[in-house]
Amino acid sequence: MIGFIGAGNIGGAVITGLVKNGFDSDQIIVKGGKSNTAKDLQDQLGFKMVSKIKQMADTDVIFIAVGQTALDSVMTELSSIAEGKLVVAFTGGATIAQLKKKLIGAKVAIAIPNTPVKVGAGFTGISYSDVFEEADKKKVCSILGYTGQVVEVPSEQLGILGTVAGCSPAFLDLFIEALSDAGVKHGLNRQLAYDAAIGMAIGASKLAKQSDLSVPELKDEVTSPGGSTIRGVAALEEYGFRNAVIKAVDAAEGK
Ligand SMILES: NC(=O)C1=CN([C@@H]2O[C@H](COP(=O)(O)OP(=O)(O)OC[C@H]3O[C@@H](n4cnc5c(N)ncnc54)[C@H](O)[C@@H]3O)[C@@H](O)[C@H]2O)C=CC1
Ligand SMILES: O=C(O)[C@@H]1CCC=N1
Repeated sequence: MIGFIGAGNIGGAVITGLVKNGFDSDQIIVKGGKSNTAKDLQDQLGFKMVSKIKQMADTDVIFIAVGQTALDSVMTELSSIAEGKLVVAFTGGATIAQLKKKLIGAKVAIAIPNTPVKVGAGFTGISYSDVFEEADKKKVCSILGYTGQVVEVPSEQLGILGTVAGCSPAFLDLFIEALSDAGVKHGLNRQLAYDAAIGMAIGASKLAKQSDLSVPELKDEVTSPGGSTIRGVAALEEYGFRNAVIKAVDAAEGK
């Protein structure tokens, strides 16, 4: 059995990705917060729910998907049943040292999934505490693997990886929205403008993933000499597109 404490945006996305991609919902126990979010998700996906963390004693892996402010009280409640379990926190800003100190006898890890986990196309960075053995890592990956890629990194790189993969769906959504606005400005209807922008983002990402060419080379393939694309690229440069993206990552990183 696996447990989730918190089923909000990211907890709910991971649970949805698991169940929609074949993980047995009977093997999932969820403890939600004060809102109806977890209950609403249960109506769709059919997992078991409990009202107290101590009712999750039967689980061997627990995912903590609450925000920073709820983390301390959740860890206090979890500490009584944590021994021998694998505990993976999604909480941004949590540290392995902080989890280890509270969850004595548990093997702790921190993971930063992104919202595409919901459709099995996620990218999750994960850092394990030193007591994690290969078999433990395999167990966690075999679960999160239902939701997409899982990549282990040293804990000092988890923050930036979480920003590049975890915050950026919002950045890409802004880009898609802006592209769609531009299409509408030039006469496309809204739905067609979104279909075109989203279809392009999926296709260009798939090509970047599968092609032997590098990302700049793929850009060069689109920019015909004297053509329209290079004029658009020059305008993006004029308005500081790359710098805006780098500054967005700096801001997310608190720098
Ligand atoms: N939203 C995202 O894309 C990602 C979020 N994160 C991190 O995950 C954490 C949660 O973020 P979101 O899901 O966006 O927030 P959220 O506010 O949507 O979800 C948090 C959930 O925790 C529940 N909760 C609060 N106290 C609880 C308790 N004592 N027991 C059980 N449930 C409780 C709340 O009712 C809420 O549904 C944050 O620390 C965030 O940094 C990490 C990766 C991606
Ligand atoms: O905005 C946040 O704090 C979280 C971390 C990664 C994505 N969302």
